[in-house]
Amino acid sequence: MDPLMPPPPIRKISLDAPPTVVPVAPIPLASANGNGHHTPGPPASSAPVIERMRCEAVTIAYGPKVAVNRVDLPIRQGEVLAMIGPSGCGKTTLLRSLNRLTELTPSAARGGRITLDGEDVDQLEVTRLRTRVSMVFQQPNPFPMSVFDNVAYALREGGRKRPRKAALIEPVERALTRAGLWNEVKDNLDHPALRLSGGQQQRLCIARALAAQPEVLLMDEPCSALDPLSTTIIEELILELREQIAVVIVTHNLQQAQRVADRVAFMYLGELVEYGSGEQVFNAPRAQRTRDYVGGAFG
Ligand SMILES: Nc1ncnc2c1ncn2[C@@H]1O[C@H](COP(=O)(O)OP(=O)(O)OP(=O)(O)O)[C@@H](O)[C@H]1O
Repeated sequence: MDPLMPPPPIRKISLDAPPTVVPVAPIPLASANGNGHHTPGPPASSAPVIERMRCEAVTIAYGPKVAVNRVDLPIRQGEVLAMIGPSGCGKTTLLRSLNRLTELTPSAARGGRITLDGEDVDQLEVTRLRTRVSMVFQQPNPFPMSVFDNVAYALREGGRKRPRKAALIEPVERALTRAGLWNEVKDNLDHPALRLSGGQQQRLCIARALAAQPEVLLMDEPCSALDPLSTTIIEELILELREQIAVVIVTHNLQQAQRVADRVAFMYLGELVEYGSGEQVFNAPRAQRTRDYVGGAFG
């Protein structure tokens, strides 16, 4: 038995009856999302699809409360995976477990197995894991230091030797360029990061995450605090990034999921109810609960 698991049988705790999965006829997107507007899916990626991570029967509980219940899920490079579902269904908890951030919550216990390139993440050194599987949070969280040092921080911390500033200039520029921020900050690299706008701060946090060259980028509602223009810039960035790394995004915004996600995982009460291509989940959901959720029957 996994020593991390809480003693009572997981399935007996607090979850409602499992959702019924019924085949349904394809329904048009306009009625599926309930707003009458067709939102096209993301443009096709030309990158090969490679599985980087896998969740196998992942269960996470906070004390007796089961937040994630036996979830199996692949996470692939070349695709953007969006996790959707109503508030409290376990999206953030599952996302945070991928680089073991749930371990920072004392009451949290996890069972099941999560792998990164076939290796059990529990066997990896945790700092290295969090470099390889990097997280961007809902609220931009730049460090109280200059724009340059925010990005250089990841490079300094990642290596065994502290590189000289001259050696950092090129990788800092590359990361800021990838995050779509270079042109806006190149003349003010020594300015405090906290003086940037919210959208710029979020892109700086993405640049900081990218500087360490992660293999997987986790994004927890990365645009929820941002204006529409900043949101568009970050969505375009997500689509570019999927060519090189696996991207997982948690979002409440179904239109955003439709715009960026190649794959969608719909969660409800800790269960993974449905996983499929964005087109399938939004246009032809198999489960009644998915159909109700993407149709706007509950939120
Ligand atoms: N630190 C914690 N301690 C106890 N329970 C928690 C903790 N964090 C989350 N939970 C509970 O776990 C369940 C899943 O929460 P989680 O934040 O993962 O859901 P979510 O789908 O991301 O929700 P939201 O969309 O509102 O962010 C909820 O019932 C929540 O109350």
